[in-house]
Parts: sequence; structure tokens; C-alpha cells
Amino acid sequence: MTRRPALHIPGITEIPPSASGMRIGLFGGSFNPMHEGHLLVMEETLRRLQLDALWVLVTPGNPLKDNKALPPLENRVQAARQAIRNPRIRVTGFEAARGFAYSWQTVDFLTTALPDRRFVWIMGADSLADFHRWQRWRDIAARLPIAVYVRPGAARRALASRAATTLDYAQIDEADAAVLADCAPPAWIYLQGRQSTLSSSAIRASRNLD
Ligand SMILES: Nc1ncnc2c1ncn2[C@@H]1O[C@H](COP(=O)(O)OP(=O)(O)OP(=O)(O)O)[C@@H](O)[C@H]1O
Ligand SMILES: O=C(O)c1ccc[n+]([C@@H]2O[C@H](COP(=O)([O-])O)[C@@H](O)[C@H]2O)c1
Repeated sequence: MTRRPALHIPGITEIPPSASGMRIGLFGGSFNPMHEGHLLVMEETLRRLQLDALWVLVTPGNPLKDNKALPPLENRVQAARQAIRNPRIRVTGFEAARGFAYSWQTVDFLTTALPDRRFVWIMGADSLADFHRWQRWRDIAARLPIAVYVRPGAARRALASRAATTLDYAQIDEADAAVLADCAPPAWIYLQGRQSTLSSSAIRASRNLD
């Protein structure tokens, strides 16, 4: 499956407003549900990468996951909005409206449609560990800089991963985080810092025990 049926939901699937030259972080995820670990990654990357905005891209479904029990996009977007207090962070489910099934499609679309924005892809360290399994992952790395945020239990796997070793030559120093958005891709950074052990799956499991 390369395309999903397009799903337009007013107030949920629009692309957030932006302006020329803005540095915009793209933080994709299932967010089932959003939790403090996500908020930590967003606050840290906004500050350290000196982003003007961060767009939370609530996916219609991670292509590597079984999405049978995934709550509707609208519910996950609304819940994420309720969890977020920072006005620089905007939550959107716009990938669904475009029928995108894979992140390379999102990246290809945004960097083509809005070439004067400086987009950065943001992911947790566990995502870097699996990044080589994403469709056209090399193309994603060739299109925009990537920031990877440390996650408990994932650091070793992430830094030994196929993507990390393949892109070893393109890693920039953590001290240069503020200029990552200006770097020509491929360029990526591994950010250490405050950590959260939270996960959506643990939250779902605890809810099921109630
Ligand atoms: N505690 C955390 N620390 C750092 N990054 C995180 C953390 N939780 C999630 N992320 C990152 O947030 C993004 C979205 O993750 P996702 O919505 O799948 O949450 P999750 O907690 O990993 O979910 P699940 O437990 O269902 O797999 C991913 O890039 C993931 O690596
Ligand atoms: O494009 C892919 O092949 C691909 C494979 C796995 C994950 N992703 C994306 O990675 C982001 C994190 O997903 P998740 O489920 O771990 O929160 C989300 O935007 C997914 O759509 C993308």
C-alpha cells in the first residue's frame, strides 16, 4: 500500500500555518496516547534546536505496527492538543488528508510545497534503531536534518543501528544543535538530556488493568 484513502476532517487534517524562513520541527507518532515523554522531547528540541514551531504529525497508522486497535485519528489529535500548553506546538493529522502511508511522502511533500521553511525531523532513539526499516529512509535523511532524542533503554541499539552507522559521516556535534536546522542534509544529531521512562504502551496497559 503506497496511498491510503484520503480522509479530510475539519480542524484536524489541515497543515498548520507557517511563514517563510521558519524553523519547524516535525514530530511524527501514533500518540496513543500522548504522554510526558513526548512533551519532554518537544520542549527540549524546541529549545536546543532553536525552532520557531513544532508540528506534531499524528499518523493515521505506523506502517510497521498493527493498527487494528488504534483509536480514530480525530481522538488522538484532540487528546494531544489537550496535553499541550506551548503555543509553538501545533498538532495535525494532515498526512491522512493527503493519503500518505509513509513518512518519506510527508517529507517529500512538505519540502517541495514549502521549500523556504527549514524542516527538521524529530524522533526518539527507539525510532532511530528501526529507521532502516522505514520505506525510503535514505531519501528522508537526504531531504532534511534529523534530531534524535535519547530514550531510556534505547541508546545502545540506536547508536549501533544500521541507519546510525550508515549515516555516521553526517552526524553533527551535540554542541551544534542550534545550527542543525541550517545544515544541508544529510545531517543528524543525537541529543542527550532529561529522560522519561514513559511509553504509550505502558499507559494503555495500566488503563486495561483499572
Ligand atoms: N519516553 C520517551 N522518550 C523519548 N522519545 C520518546 C518517548 N516516548 C516516545 N518517544 C518518541 O516519540 C515518537 C512517537 O512515539 P509513540 O507515539 O510511538 O510513543 P511510544 O510511547 O513509543 O508508543 P508505544 O509504547 O505504543 O510504542 C517516537 O519518535 C518515539 O521514539
Ligand atoms: O515511513 C515508514 O516506513 C515508517 C515506518 C515506521 C514509522 N514511521 C513513522 O514514525 C513515526 C513514529 O511512529 P510511532 O508509531 O512509533 O509513534 C510516525 O510518524 C510513523 O508514521 C514511518
